[in-house]
Amino acid sequence: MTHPYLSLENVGMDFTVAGRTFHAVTDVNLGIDRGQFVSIIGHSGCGKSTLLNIVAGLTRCTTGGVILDGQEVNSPGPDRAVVFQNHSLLPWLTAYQNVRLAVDKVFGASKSASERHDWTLHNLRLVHMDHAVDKRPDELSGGMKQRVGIARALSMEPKVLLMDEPFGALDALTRAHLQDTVMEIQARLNSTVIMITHDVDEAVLLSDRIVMMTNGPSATIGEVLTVDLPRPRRRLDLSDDARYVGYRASVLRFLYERHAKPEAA
Ligand SMILES: Nc1ncnc2c1ncn2[C@@H]1O[C@H](COP(=O)(O)OP(=O)(O)OP(=O)(O)O)[C@@H](O)[C@H]1O
Repeated sequence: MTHPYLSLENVGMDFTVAGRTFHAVTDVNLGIDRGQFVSIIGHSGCGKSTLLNIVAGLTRCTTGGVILDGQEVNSPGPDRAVVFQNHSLLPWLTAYQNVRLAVDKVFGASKSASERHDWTLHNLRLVHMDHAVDKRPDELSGGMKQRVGIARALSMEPKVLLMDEPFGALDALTRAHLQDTVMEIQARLNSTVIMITHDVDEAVLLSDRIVMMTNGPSATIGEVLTVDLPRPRRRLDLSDDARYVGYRASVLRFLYERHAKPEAA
C-alpha cells in the first residue's frame, strides 16, 4: 500500500484555558500527494491556522499525528516552510539578505558561498523581485513583501509550502498578480502546497482540492472538493467556465447553507 506524501491522521487539538478544555479540532484525516495544491477553507475560528501550525510543527496536536514523506512531524523544520498573512521579514535586512539568511541556514554546509548567492537571486527572480534585491521591507509594497516572503520560503526547498492567508492583506489587483505568480511557480517546481484562504475564487482558481471545514467547537473536515480544471488556469477564461462556476457554487453552498455560522444564518 502506498502512503500519501503528507498525511494528517486523526488529528485533534484541545486547548485548556483557565482549567476548561476546549475541543478546537477533532478527527482530521487528510492525505496529500506530492505536487498537490490543497486549500483549506472555513469560517473564522474553525481551526485552519491550528491545523497549519500542527503541520508546521509549531503546535503539537493533542491526538493523532502528521507524517511527511515517511517521517513523523514533531518540531518545525525547513522541509515545511511557512508564509504568513503579514510578512515576517526582518526589517533591518534587505530583500536579498532576508532570503540569504534562510539559504545560509539551510545550505550553509552543503553549498558554497557563490552557490548560495546564486540560489538567493534565483529565488528572488522566481517571484519577480530581482529588481528590488537591495530594498528593505519598509521600502517595499505589501505585495512585494509577500513576494520576498514566498522567495524565502521556496529558497529552503521545502517538501511542503504552508501558506496562511498569504494574500489576505493585499488589494484585489495585487492579490491577483500574486496568485498568478504562485500558480506559475507551483507548475514549474511541482510544489506541494497547503494554503488557508477565506476567498472562494482564490481556492477554486489555485487548488487541486479544497478542504472545507465545519464550524467549531470540534471542527473537522466537512467535505473535500476535487477541482478538476486543466492547468495552466487563466482567471479570465475561467470566470464564465461552467465547471468553474459549479465548483464555486459548491463551496459557497457548503459555507453559507450547510455550515453557515449560527450568528450569520
Ligand atoms: N493558543 C490557544 N489557546 C486557546 N484557544 C485557542 C488557541 N489557538 C486557537 N484557539 C481556539 O481554537 C479555535 C481555532 O482557532 P484557529 O486560529 O485555528 O482558527 P482559524 O480557522 O484559523 O480562524 P481565522 O480564520 O479567524 O484565522 C478558535 O476557537 C480559537 O479561539
